[in-house]
Amino acid sequence: MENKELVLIIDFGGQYNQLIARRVRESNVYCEVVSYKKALEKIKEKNPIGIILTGGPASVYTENAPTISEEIFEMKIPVLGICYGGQLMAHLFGGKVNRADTREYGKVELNIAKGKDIFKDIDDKSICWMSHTDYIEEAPDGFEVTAATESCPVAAMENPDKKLYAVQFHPEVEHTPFGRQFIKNFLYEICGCTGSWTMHNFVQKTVEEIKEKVGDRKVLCALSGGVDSSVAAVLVHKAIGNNLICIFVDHGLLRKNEGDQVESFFKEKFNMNLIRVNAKERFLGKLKGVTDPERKRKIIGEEFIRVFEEEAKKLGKIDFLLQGTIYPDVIESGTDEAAVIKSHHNVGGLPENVEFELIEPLRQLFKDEVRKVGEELGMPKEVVWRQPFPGPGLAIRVLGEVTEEKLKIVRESDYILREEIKKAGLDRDIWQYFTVLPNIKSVGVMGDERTYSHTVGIRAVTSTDGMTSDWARIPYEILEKISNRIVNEVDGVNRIVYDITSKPPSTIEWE
Ligand SMILES: Nc1ncnc2c1ncn2[C@@H]1O[C@H](COP(=O)(O)OP(=O)(O)OP(=O)(O)O)[C@@H](O)[C@H]1O
Ligand SMILES: O=c1[nH]c(=O)c2[nH+]cn([C@@H]3O[C@H](COP(=O)(O)O)[C@@H](O)[C@H]3O)c2[nH]1
Ligand SMILES: NC(=O)CC[C@H](N)C(=O)O
Ligand SMILES: [Mg+2]
Repeated sequence: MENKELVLIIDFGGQYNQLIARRVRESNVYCEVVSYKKALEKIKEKNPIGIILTGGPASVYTENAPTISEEIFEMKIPVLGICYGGQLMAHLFGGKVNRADTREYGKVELNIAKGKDIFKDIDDKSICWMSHTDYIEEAPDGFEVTAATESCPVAAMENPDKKLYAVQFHPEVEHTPFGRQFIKNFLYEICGCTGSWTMHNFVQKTVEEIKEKVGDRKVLCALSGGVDSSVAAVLVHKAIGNNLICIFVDHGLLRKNEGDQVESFFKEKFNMNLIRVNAKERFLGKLKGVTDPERKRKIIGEEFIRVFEEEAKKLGKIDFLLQGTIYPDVIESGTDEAAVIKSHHNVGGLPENVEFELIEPLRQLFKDEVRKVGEELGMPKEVVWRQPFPGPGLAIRVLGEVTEEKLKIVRESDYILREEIKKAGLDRDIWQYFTVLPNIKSVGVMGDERTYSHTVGIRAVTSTDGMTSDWARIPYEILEKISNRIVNEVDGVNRIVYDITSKPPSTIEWE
C-alpha cells in the first residue's frame, strides 16, 4: 500500500523498537521497521517523511558495531536518533561517545535548556527514562546541546538546520511521561506530518485497492472466526461482495463448541459464503507421533494450504487466498533483524509451493489497529474483542504428541476457565487466557486413593498487541474456583499450576 506519510524506523536491535512503532502509529502516522542493514536502500525506495534510529545493545565505538551510511543525513529527511541511534549520530558526525563508569538506568530528571520545537509543550524539568552505559561526552560540531541530566551532559542535542535530533533517553516507554508528546513533536513540528494514518482512511484505501487488484475474480478466504481473519473477510466482502468464499477448516484442534459457533455466526449474521471443511482425521493423522513444536506447526501450516487448494479446485479457478496475517505474525516468523521465535502457521509455516496469490490486507497492522478496523466496519463487539486463538489451535497447547485423550483434557479445562473468567467479568481485561497440558504426570491423592495424573497449566496474560505481555493478576478466589472445578470435572487431572512469566522471556503460547 502506498503511503505518502511514511516514517521509517531503522532497527538496531533495541528491546523497545516495536514500542517506537506503536507510538508513531498512535500519533496517526504510518511507519515501518526495517533493519539497519537495509537502511539506505529502503530510504531510497520508500522516500520517508522522517527517520528514527532505534536503540540497540552494541557500542558505537567498537569494531563491527552496527552502522548506517552517512548519506542518510544528507537527504534532507529529518532524523531522530534514540539512545544507540543518538550515539551513532554523534559518533558519525565526529562527536565523542564513551563508556561511563556507571550505568544510568531508570527514571532521571531531565533539564531542558533549549530545543523549542522538539520539546514543545514539555516542562523544562521533566522525568525521563534511561537505559545506557555509553554516553555522548561531547556533541559534534554543528550540534547544540538542548538537555542534560546529572550524569549525562548530552541527554539531547540537535542540528535544526539539518533537522537532526538525538536523545539519550527513551521517549517510547511509558516511564517517560512526556514521551508521547515528544514523539508527536518530532512527527508534527519537525517532519511536518499531517496525521493521515487513521483506520477510517485505511478501510477506504484498502477497499479501493482490493477492488482494483481482484476485479471480478474470486477470492478464497481462510476464515478461522478469530479477530484477524474475520476483519479481513468483512473488509474484502465490502470490496467484492459474493465473490468472496470463506473456508473454515475444522481441524479437530478447536475449542469446545467452536466449530458450530463460527459456522452459524458467519452464515447467519454476516450472510457470507462459508464452507466448513471437517478435516479432523486428516490433521490428527499427520500429527500422530510428532512431538517437536516447530514440526507440528509446519505440518499444520502445510495441511491448511492443501485443504484450501482442494476446496478451490472444487469451486473452479480461484486465483487468490485471503489470510488474516498481522504484523506480529510476520515479525515473529523472522525478519532480517528479528530472530525466528516460532513459525506462525500462516507465515513461516507456509509450504514453498503455494498455488495462490496471497492477499493479506492486515499484514502491516498491530492487533489493536485490527480491532479498530473491525469497529470502523461496524462489526459486533463479540467478534472484534474475541481473545486471539492461534491457527494451530489446541495442538500447540498439548505439549508433545497430540492425542484425542489429551485434546479432551485441554478442551474441557479451557472451557471451565473461560466460563469462570467470563462470570468474574474479567474477559475484557485479560487479553488471552487458556489452559495447556504440559505432558507431565504427578502423584496426588483423591478419595484416599493415590492418583498419578496430568497437570494442567493456566495461562492468562495482559497485553495490547501480543508482542509483549505480562501474566494476569487473577484474584486468588477465582483461581481457586477454576482449579477446583478442573480437578473435579475433568477426568485424568490432579494438579493445576499457574504460569507467572511475562513475555519476554517466555512467549504467550507454550509451543
Ligand atoms: N480453522 C481455520 N480455518 C481456516 N483458516 C484458518 C483457521 N485458523 C487459522 N486460519 C487462517 O490463519 C490465519 C492466522 O490465524 P490467527 O489465529 O493468527 O488469526 P485469526 O484467527 O484470524 O485471529 P485471532 O488471532 O484473533 O485468533 C487466520 O487469519 C486465517 O486466515
Ligand atoms: O495464528 C496464529 N498462528 C500461530 O501459529 C500462532 N502462534 C501463536 N499465536 C498467537 O500469537 C500471539 C503471540 O504468541 P506467542 O507469544 O506464543 O508467540 C498469541 O496471541 C498466540 O495465541 C499464533 N497465531
Ligand atoms: N539502550 C541502548 O540503546 C543502549 C545503547 C548503548 N549500548 C549503551 O549502553 O549506551
Ligand atoms: Mg485465530
